[in-house]
Amino acid sequence: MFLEINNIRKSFGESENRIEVLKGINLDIERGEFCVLLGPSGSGKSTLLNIIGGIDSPDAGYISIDGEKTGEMKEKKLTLYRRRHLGYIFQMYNLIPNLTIRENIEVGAYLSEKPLDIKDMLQTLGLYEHQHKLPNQLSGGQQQRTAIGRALIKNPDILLCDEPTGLCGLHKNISLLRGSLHFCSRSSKSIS
Ligand SMILES: Nc1ncnc2c1ncn2[C@@H]1O[C@H](COP(=O)(O)OP(=O)(O)OP(=O)(O)O)[C@@H](O)[C@H]1O
Repeated sequence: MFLEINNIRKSFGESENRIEVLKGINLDIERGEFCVLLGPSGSGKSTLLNIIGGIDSPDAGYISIDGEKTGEMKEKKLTLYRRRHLGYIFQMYNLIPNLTIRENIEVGAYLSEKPLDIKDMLQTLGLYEHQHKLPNQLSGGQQQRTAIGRALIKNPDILLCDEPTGLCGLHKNISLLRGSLHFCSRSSKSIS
């Protein structure tokens, strides 16, 4: 099993403000599988992705990648795991405002040992003619495709996508990543 999500529990807040968000999530995902996580707004999809991505930690349970538990990795190893194996498309894009579109995508390439080609990526995403602009000069969809490019160019083993509506119609990119694991979250509301 490549990715094992075992009995993950997570709460936020204290005493009467405490909310139990993840109540024992179990999921096994093989290499190359495409998995979509559906649930109403506030049900904990981003929280689970953050835990898989090593950005947040669970109260109980564990995540195991290729037989290794992320909770048992030392900080340096966890950083390397995120850098080398993980692509994360954030819901809020998280682009660097004073870097151009090309530079924002290149950040992903610098973090990878096996990056894809920047020119191909810009062309596939329809961003080639916008490459020298800053994020605030682009539409929301173009900004999201920049965030997608930054994650895809790493050619990661695991691609975590939080509400990746911009991935629709980008099948060429998906085939570039054949063999990787894709794990996406979408609110059920946005699907209906
Ligand atoms: N750092 C935090 N501190 C306190 N509460 C939090 C924190 N992060 C998330 N929550 C709460 O946990 C719940 C789950 O949030 P989460 O962002 O995981 O939901 P989601 O399913 O991704 O929602 P959406 O589809 O709207 O993006 C929400 O009630 C949210 O308010």
